[in-house]
Amino acid sequence: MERSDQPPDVVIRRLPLYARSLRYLLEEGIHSVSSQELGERINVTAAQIRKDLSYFGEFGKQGIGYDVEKLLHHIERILGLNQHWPVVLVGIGLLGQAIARYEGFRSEGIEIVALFDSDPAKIGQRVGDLVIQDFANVRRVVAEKQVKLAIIAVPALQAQRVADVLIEAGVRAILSYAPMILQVPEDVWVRYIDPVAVLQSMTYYLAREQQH
Ligand SMILES: NC(=O)c1ccc[n+]([C@@H]2O[C@H](COP(=O)([O-])OP(=O)(O)OC[C@H]3O[C@@H](n4cnc5c(N)ncnc54)[C@H](O)[C@@H]3O)[C@@H](O)[C@H]2O)c1
Repeated sequence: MERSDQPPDVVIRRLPLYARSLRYLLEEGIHSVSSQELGERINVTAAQIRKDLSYFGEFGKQGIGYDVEKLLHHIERILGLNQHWPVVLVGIGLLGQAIARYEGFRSEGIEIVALFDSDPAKIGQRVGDLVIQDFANVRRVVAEKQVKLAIIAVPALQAQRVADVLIEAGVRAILSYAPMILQVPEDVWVRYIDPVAVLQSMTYYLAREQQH
């Protein structure tokens, strides 16, 4: 979904990469960075960085560069990372288990607060700090915890059904690992992680090399 009164989605997608680079810079003890240096770290030009950031105001001074901490703080606020974002995870199979155990979300303001599956053999099992709940309870939990974000890791043919229930419950943004394009209302965001399609987009180049 893209709205005319908002910065382009490609810009929004780059902001988390800027934030991550700035965090790494701070960890390295670097407190000032030029758009050139920042750009090199994330493979975009200095001009692109300046243009991206110009959507959100004035950052940095000509010739001095950006104050890393201040810019990070601004970007975190723009991305809403100064808030806590509870997430539900649906489908606790091979992939879901790994996602549920991944520690990397929490440090970024995102916390998986509930796990759901429809398999009676899995319901009640513990994964890390959480117990797998029956997907039939998802509406209540989403409402109680005011959850707006969900991760889907169910088989492709179950994904639309699961998404429909989540959206009805109040979820507004879905990250789906299921290789299936979801139909969602205008005001719901969906992003996909599809390693097979990504690999196939590279086999194109490898196959062409072999033909030469
Ligand atoms: N495993 C991987 O490496 C990998 C990589 C990329 C994408 N994916 C995709 O991620 C998804 C999950 O893969 P997986 O390997 O973990 O599969 P899996 O079969 O191990 O797990 C799927 C889980 O979803 C649950 N489930 C099925 N229907 C459901 C429903 N209606 N409501 C709630 N839970 C339901 C199942 O009980 C199961 O626990 C698939 O769509 C797969 O194509 C997997």
